[in-house]
Amino acid sequence: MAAVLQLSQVTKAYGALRALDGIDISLPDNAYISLLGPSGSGKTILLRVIAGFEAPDSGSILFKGERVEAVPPHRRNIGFVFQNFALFPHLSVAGNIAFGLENRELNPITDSAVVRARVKDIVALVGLTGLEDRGVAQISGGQRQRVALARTLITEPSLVLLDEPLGALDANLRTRMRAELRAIRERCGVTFLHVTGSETEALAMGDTVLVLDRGRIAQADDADTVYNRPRSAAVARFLNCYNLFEGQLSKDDFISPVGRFPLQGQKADVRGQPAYAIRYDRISVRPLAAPVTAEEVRIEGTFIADEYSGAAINSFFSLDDGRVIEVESHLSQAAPQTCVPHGRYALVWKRQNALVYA
Ligand SMILES: Nc1ncnc2c1ncn2[C@@H]1O[C@H](COP(=O)(O)OP(=O)(O)OP(=O)(O)O)[C@@H](O)[C@H]1O
Repeated sequence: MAAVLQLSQVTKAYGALRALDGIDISLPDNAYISLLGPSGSGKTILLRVIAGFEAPDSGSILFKGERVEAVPPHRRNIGFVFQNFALFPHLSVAGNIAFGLENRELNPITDSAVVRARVKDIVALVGLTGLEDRGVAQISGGQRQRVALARTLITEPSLVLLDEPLGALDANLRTRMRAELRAIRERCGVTFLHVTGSETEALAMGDTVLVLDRGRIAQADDADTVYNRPRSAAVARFLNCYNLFEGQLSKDDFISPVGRFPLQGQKADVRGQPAYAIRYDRISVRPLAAPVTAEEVRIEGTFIADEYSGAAINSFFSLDDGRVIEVESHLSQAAPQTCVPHGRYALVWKRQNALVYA
């Protein structure tokens, strides 16, 4: 697949802080890419460097095969959708959308009939037909989000950068707009690079998920691989669905502060602090006396609380060293064990489901 954007060894420092520390990425044409990272990992700086609002200290940026480090933002043909939408409050929906086309640096369009026709098409594409003449204060948050997107898409960019585009919306609308954004992108065939601090959003939306950790790309894979095979303990931690234990590796076991976890072929070269990860939904809760098989790992915990989230229940248990571990039971699979407060339970998982890092 052709790459629309390629970054090689891009760095950006502020004093001693290496905000971008040797970024290598290649974004395919016609794809939805999520960029996930914790606060301060460099997501916004990376978008700003790609858009041209900040210059990198070193490294190269190729956009459609051409070096663009010296090209100013308005000549890059890269769209940018800001979290707060940055709409013009005195203009209508159509006026905001037309603005991008009439005022773009490359080939501005001044023929009002052409502008009207293009606005009509793009309004239909983002699902705003009928609202063209409304003021942007008279539409909902989700509709404002679409206006911001339409204003960018009408300029026919080859890449659209979206900085936390759903961050200003309430939780229900955010979930609905995920599907909308994906559908709009598919209709226009442009690559979207969507920055988010939410792992669920990144995994739900991206064909590819880039994970940023302290200015470096920690993983670049499809969502399924990131979710099932995070490449490092740091990535597993950001995903917010793995329990992590630090400890030591012996030949056949991971020695954690709460006991030995027998391994099943997992090997890791010991270079750093070893870590053991088990996904929340890979753990089952059983009565203390329930039997375990040779393939299973068992620890004990004291039940603290449950949290219902529609399709699943997340249960929290404290272990003997004081840490809390989380268990997720999907309600579609089986009725979960009902736990009594302060009760002791066995927490069991299959050896093969654990991931080991070092
Ligand atoms: N102009 C600046 N001067 C100095 N340091 C900066 C500047 N801009 C950003 N930084 C630092 O660079 C690092 C990366 O910032 P960035 O805004 O890209 O993080 P982020 O991943 O977008 O975080 P968040 O999710 O909180 O928005 C942070 O430590 C930030 O404090």
